[in-house]
Amino acid sequence: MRETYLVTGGAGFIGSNFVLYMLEKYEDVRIINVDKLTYAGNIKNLDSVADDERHIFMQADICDADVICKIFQDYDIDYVVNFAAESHVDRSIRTPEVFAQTNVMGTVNLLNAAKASWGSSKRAFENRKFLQVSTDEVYGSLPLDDPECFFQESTPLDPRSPYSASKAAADLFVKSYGDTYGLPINITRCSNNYGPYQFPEKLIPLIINNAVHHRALPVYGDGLNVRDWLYVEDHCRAIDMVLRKGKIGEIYNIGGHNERNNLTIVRTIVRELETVLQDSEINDSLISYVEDRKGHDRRYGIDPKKIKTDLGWYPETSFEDGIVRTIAWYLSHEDWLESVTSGAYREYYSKMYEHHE
Ligand SMILES: Cc1cn([C@H]2C[C@H](O)[C@@H](COP(=O)(O)OP(=O)(O)O[C@H]3O[C@H](C)C(=O)[C@H](O)[C@H]3O)O2)c(=O)[nH]c1=O
Repeated sequence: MRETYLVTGGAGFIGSNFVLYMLEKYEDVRIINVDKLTYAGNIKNLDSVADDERHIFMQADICDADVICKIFQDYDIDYVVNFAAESHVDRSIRTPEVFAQTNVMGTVNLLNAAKASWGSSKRAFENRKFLQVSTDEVYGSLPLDDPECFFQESTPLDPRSPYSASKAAADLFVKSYGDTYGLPINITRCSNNYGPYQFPEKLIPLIINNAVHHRALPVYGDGLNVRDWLYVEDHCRAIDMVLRKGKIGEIYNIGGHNERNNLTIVRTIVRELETVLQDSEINDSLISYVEDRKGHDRRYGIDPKKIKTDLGWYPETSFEDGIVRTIAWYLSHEDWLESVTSGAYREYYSKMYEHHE
């Protein structure tokens, strides 16, 4: 029987990759894709499935209770996969309330709709699942001097930015709906994703975009902060596995032991672009050390043992391959990059970096 997914934030970076992945992998699925189309969501990401009758796109806010309830009335939803979120840490430092609204209240609204609709149906919670897509940032920050220390699912939550606080709060609401109402839930916590369709406010696409235009490459602080990089398709595969095989109520960390500091990332991109484009103006002299992010988490590192052992997931794309593929994608999608970096983007970034360029 055809499975119906409510995917929220499915025009954003990870969400759109997930929608494309699922439609490619499974013949017999139907995806109701709800996205508010904020600055970071882009309907162009879904061009290749625009005529696919298995994909139904709706522009809506997950905070809109009427719209979300109507979707549950109109479709017999089997799975909710909640990607919709404000996700940029720097923006959360400027406007925390936007993050509380979408990430916390939006999630609570979805939980209420799922609880009410599923709870009043004949099949109730059977063969249904609410999957909350979360982040390793809820665990806080690891020290640089203990590289063998990793986040595990049991690591206490210690969010340190308004963004991670909003995601941790949402996670706790999801958990509470499992504990209190018996809602079948999973929470996944991923490390830093990269790949096609990522909005160029995040480190990797921002550096690619700036470098091809010979603009300064802003590195926060000393550039030695460490992130654990995960190719987005590996993340999508992990979510699919958790939906199918994840034990109800469990949390799964998704990361690939792929840690790099920010300077290494920037230099790797510079080398690759310099080679591919044969452009000597793209070099390390573009690197510009800028004021550090407030409360900048020093290191994220995930122990992916649980999802590997219990579900058999492992990342298939090495960072070396993934970054080359990602750079090639951005170079061959100049129109996409141009369309998302015009207008409001230019205004936001010229303000942010005006004293550095
Ligand atoms: C944009 C930018 C970033 N950085 C530094 C700051 C971080 O240490 C690192 C990555 O920053 P970015 O903003 O791309 O990502 P994180 O702050 O690590 O958070 C990301 O990964 C987690 C898992 C999520 O859950 C977030 O949603 C996602 O945005 O590069 C710079 O040095 N310069 C820059 O211009």
